[in-house]
Amino acid sequence: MAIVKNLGRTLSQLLQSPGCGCQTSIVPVRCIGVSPRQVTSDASFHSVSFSETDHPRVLITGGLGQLGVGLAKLLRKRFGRNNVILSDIRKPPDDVFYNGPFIYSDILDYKNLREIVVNNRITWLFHYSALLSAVGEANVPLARAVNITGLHNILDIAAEHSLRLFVPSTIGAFGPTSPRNPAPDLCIQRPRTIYGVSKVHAELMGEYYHYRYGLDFRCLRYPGIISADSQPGGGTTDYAVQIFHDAIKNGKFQCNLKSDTRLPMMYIDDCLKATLDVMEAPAASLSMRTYNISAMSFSPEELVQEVKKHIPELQVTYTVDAVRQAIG
Ligand SMILES: NC(=O)C1=CN([C@@H]2O[C@H](COP(=O)(O)OP(=O)(O)OC[C@H]3O[C@@H](n4cnc5c(N)ncnc54)[C@H](O)[C@@H]3O)[C@@H](O)[C@H]2O)C=CC1
Ligand SMILES: CC(=O)[C@H](N)C(=O)O
Repeated sequence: MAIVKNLGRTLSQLLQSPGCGCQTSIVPVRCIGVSPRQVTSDASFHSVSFSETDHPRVLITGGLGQLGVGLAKLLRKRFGRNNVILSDIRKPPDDVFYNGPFIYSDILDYKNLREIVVNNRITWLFHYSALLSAVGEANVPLARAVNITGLHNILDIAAEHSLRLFVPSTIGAFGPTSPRNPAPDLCIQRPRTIYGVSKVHAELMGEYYHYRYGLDFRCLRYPGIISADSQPGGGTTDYAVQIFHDAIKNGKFQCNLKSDTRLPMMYIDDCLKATLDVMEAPAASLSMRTYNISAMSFSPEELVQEVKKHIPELQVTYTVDAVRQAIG
């Protein structure tokens, strides 16, 4: 609860400064099979009838990962079940499929994305598709395609159709030369993973589209997210979720980071609330387009000690994974 209150306070402070007041003149439009071209933003075939008092029509990409299903649940409570469409390239489990609209969408397929946005009159897009830090290092070409080319598709679709666009960034967008404790919103960002590099790219491209085309781009840098009923997708901070499952199931846990690796973390409900808060904030109240959010930091050893208060017989071994450790 304290974390939720702190987040609310931090966000409202962040959102109180004046907006940029920039004007849109042109938007980038892609024609299928033709190079990108530019048209005026008031072209009638792109106009979207959406006022602030209507419920948004929401699309979530990469919605079957650790965070998407929880986000859909929160948004459906607020905007209605049928106004929130989950999408992914994976097959949804029954509980997801029968709980609201689900659609197949590969973010690398620009035409399919555009069809979904047009046919469903989408007004807000939460872009969650990504390859996370550890899986990204294991397959750099795929991470580059999904996290960078995929993002370009999303930005163009969002700009063409006047969508409000949320793209999460990450603590992984900082690097060894970034200042710490705390890292400011604006600072040196020289990450050394394809994941981090792609997220810095996303922050910069989103901000560029905002200033150049008036795209309503919003971004929060998430810490490692801890959830109980969804599994993480292959990141450096996954251990902080896995330990709970392994402790309960086996009473044993093998940690892939060094015991003293301190990383910022946040509980999923707080992360999703912050995401909705920043999307609902009036545009004029945003002084920037990318903000840090934070809750707590701890090391594997500190977490182990806390879990042991509930499961004293827990046995922990440390087998450090060099790739993850280098990221942490
Ligand atoms: N979970 C965390 O601790 C953090 C997450 N984030 C960001 O939040 C977002 C969501 O994260 P998670 O749910 O944890 O990720 P995840 O890895 O669990 O899920 C990502 C989803 O993207 C989908 N995907 C992959 N390629 C795709 C494609 N070509 N087209 C459409 N979908 C595709 C996957 O099938 C997967 O369901 C990501 O952008 C991530 O970078 C940021 C910081 C922390
Ligand atoms: C912090 C993140 O972005 C993610 N959980 C990862 O560890 O890659």
